[in-house]
Amino acid sequence: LAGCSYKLRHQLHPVWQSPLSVPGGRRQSPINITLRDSLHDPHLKPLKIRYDPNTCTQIWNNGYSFLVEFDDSTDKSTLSGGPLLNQYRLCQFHFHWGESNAVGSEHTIDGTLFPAELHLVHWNSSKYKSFEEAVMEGDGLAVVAVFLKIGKRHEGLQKLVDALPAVRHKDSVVEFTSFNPSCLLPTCLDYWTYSGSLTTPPLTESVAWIIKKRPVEVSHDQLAVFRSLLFTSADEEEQKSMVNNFRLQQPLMNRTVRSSFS
Ligand SMILES: CN(C)c1nnc([C@H](N)S(N)(=O)=O)s1
Ligand SMILES: [Zn+2]
Repeated sequence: LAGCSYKLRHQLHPVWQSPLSVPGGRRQSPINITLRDSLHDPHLKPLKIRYDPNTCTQIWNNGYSFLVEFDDSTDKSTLSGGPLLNQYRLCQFHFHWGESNAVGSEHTIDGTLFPAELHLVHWNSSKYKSFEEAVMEGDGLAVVAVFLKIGKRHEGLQKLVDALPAVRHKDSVVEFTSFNPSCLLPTCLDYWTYSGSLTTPPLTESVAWIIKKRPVEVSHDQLAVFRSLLFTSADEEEQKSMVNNFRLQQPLMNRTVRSSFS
């Protein structure tokens, strides 16, 4: 299993679903991004994203979302540039979504919610030897977030949607290969960035968040398949629909959100 989720698999537990606050947390996520308070930083570089579809290995339902995992034993799928000083290795991506199209995203833009949000999770392979080591460091992780909005069918997403029935229950895993998540990125290069945290336990303050300005379109029916997943495993009596798997927003505190665009 890709390191990035194996160890933490056993740390995730339902109590996070309460508005768990991290005592003394000063850079928690998610947040509302206000355009008027974000600052254009002309020194921000373009993001450099290079993903190798051959590193894609499997999809699993961890009882909170579904994760598409990547072989992160080499620097074949990487993120660098933007606000980052180092190279980061892709280890998994997942989504957050709502019970309806009115809610779902973790971040918001001037209070605007989106029906879902994609997170591509990377760890700093220039400085650390594994995800587990990096997740404890202030510069350990970089997560690229992309908002999803309802519109035309997303052809690249369909291969993923077709695989979801096989991981309907918590802890189910299926092989999933030859998928390039670059197809899920908007063409617009603009982004916001701020220093934050994981939005699920261990909630560590180790994430450089990079939020793409433009959403990508998916169809209503494609998103409906996300909602057919279950929080619960096959042997549990009550089957709970996997929806609203987003964290409550956190105070900005003493942070500035920078934009790559004016
Ligand atoms: C173990 N990994 C990679 C993660 N643990 N929590 C994650 C959160 N879902 S998020 N939203 O990426 O901070 S990602
Ligand atoms: Zn996430």
